[in-house]
Amino acid sequence: MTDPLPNVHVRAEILTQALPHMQRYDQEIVVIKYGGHAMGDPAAAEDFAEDIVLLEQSGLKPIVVHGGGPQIGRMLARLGIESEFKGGLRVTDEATVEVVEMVLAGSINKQIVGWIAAEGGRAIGLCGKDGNMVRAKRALRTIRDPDSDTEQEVDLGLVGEPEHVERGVLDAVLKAELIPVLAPVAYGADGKTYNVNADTFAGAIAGALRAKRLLLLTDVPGVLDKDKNLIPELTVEDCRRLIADGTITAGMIPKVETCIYALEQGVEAVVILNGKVAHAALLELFTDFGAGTLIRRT
Ligand SMILES: Nc1ncnc2c1ncn2[C@@H]1O[C@H](COP(=O)(O)OP(=O)(O)O)[C@@H](O)[C@H]1O
Ligand SMILES: CC(=O)N[C@@H](CCC(=O)OP(=O)(O)O)C(=O)O
Repeated sequence: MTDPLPNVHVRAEILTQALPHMQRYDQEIVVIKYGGHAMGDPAAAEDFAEDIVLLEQSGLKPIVVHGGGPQIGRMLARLGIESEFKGGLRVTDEATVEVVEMVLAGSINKQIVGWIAAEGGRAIGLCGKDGNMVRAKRALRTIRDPDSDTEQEVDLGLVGEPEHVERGVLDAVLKAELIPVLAPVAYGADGKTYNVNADTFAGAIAGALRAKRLLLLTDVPGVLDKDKNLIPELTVEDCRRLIADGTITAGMIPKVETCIYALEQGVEAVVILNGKVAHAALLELFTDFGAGTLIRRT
């Protein structure tokens, strides 16, 4: 596996690089999705929070959407609740969604708000239910069965697909100069709580707000080919081919599908990159060291 980012760990050095580019994003919305795997590294988490505060102070409007798949998995295991994934999505029953909400909208959401506070920022933690921000419907998925080689419909239970984003609550938060930190839990018109994949949630937010950039921070350098080498750029068509031929699997599927959706909604550029690299978001937005996989329409 190759990671082309140079070993830049000195914050002053990054800031010197960044300063001339800061005007580029003045008042622009940038949605940054912070994955549960990337979050597992405490030093990188501190750098992440520092980046978010710096981005906000430089005049940009960051919106954080976080995941927490591994953390949910650990809590389910402690409670003796079994869990399985289909096509990168967690099959979610009533008992599971209770734990999902507790871990995502409870502990992880408040942890990130706390990290931002420790770096001198002011964040507000919300989930998709707050202010009726994200309404979801039951996600329908078909998955190819390798035995019969046919598409089969799968029941994922309380897995949600965003069907409406109410941007008013986010506009109010941004106007108050607070940094929104969002947990991917949504409400349904049926009164149920839905577990939304965090990438999908981030894409829905970025699309509804016509964000300038969507960054998906994960634990790999970007989309990798079959030999585990980084693919620096992909078109929507390339992505569909790599899913079909099995190069892109598991959690990378909802990630790439999110990128395609966000681009279709008018987001200018979408990047999948390694959130474990120190100051990954800052490097990507403000310097020429940006790495990862850039996905573009054509
Ligand atoms: N082609 C691919 N390139 C990179 N990662 C891939 C690919 N196919 C599958 N993956 C898997 O997707 C994972 C990232 O998705 P996920 O585990 O859901 O991360 P996150 O918690 O950041 O959302 C990688 O760690 C890797 O195991
Ligand atoms: C439906 C579905 O799969 N929801 C995810 C939500 C968390 C998530 O997406 O976290 P990461 O970004 O860390 O993977 C889950 O239950 O794990």
